[in-house]
Amino acid sequence: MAVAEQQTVADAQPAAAGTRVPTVIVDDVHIVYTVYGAGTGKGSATAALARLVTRKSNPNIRRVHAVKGVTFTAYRGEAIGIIGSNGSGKSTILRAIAGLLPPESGKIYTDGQPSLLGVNAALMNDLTGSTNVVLGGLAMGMSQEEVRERYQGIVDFSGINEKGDFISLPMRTYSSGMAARLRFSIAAAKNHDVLMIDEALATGDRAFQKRSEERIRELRKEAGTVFLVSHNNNSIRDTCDRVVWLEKGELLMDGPTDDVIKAYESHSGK
Ligand SMILES: Nc1ncnc2c1ncn2[C@@H]1O[C@H](COP(=O)(O)OP(=O)(O)OP(=O)(O)O)[C@@H](O)[C@H]1O
Repeated sequence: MAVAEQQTVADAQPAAAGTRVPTVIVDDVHIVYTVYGAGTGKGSATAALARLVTRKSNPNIRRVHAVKGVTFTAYRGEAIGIIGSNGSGKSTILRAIAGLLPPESGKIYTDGQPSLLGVNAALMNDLTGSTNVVLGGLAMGMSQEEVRERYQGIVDFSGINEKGDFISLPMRTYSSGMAARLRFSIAAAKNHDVLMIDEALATGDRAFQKRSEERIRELRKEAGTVFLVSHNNNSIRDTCDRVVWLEKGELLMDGPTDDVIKAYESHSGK
């Protein structure tokens, strides 16, 4: 794979006074996964030697071209939904913007450190929810003082303690929805330059979804940019003003939420 092309937006576009401020520029990005052990052939030494002699590639290595030439620019204050059918490359593009996957070709410029919800706040299953709140906060760059101040707010937001004192139990005792809610609450406690949320809203119950949608709106007001990957078109409608539609790794449409979702729904027969 090529070396990561993660650069700052200022490298690409110097900000002019009074213009919209770009936070993420994705420029003709291709992302390829290399999958080892994909074939059924045996990996014997003679087979490897035969491949060297005949110059054939290893049949056990497959390449998956997950994102194909995607280009868009996100601006400060925008909430952008990313939609598309299963396997269309939505999570892959977010992971690349977060700097976790190097593009095969093309460039990604970002303003500040983008945070991918659920990855940046990787929580430890054997530790209590409470310890995870503290460690997660520190890991996101909060001071001990800030963590102390925001601790109760994070626990209340997550709703983990609504049915008893679960925050003092190890996270492995949580349902997947509870764990996702805690991850979201920790990540959302900080103001992010660029916050990326992958399906987080689909996990919580209705009350939690409402709270998270409210928090996403606040984060936008605080001048960040929010990306939301979701299969729930209502969540996207409630939260985003712009939508990028990916299909088979390609960008099919990029525009106002209503226009893109309407086209997507008639395409997928919903
Ligand atoms: N770690 C991986 N190794 C190899 N291929 C992968 C890997 N992760 C994803 N892919 C492939 O890349 C393509 C895009 O996957 P991705 O997870 O980005 O899609 P998605 O749009 O987020 O899908 P979904 O809506 O199902 O979550 C798919 O073909 C998938 O099989």
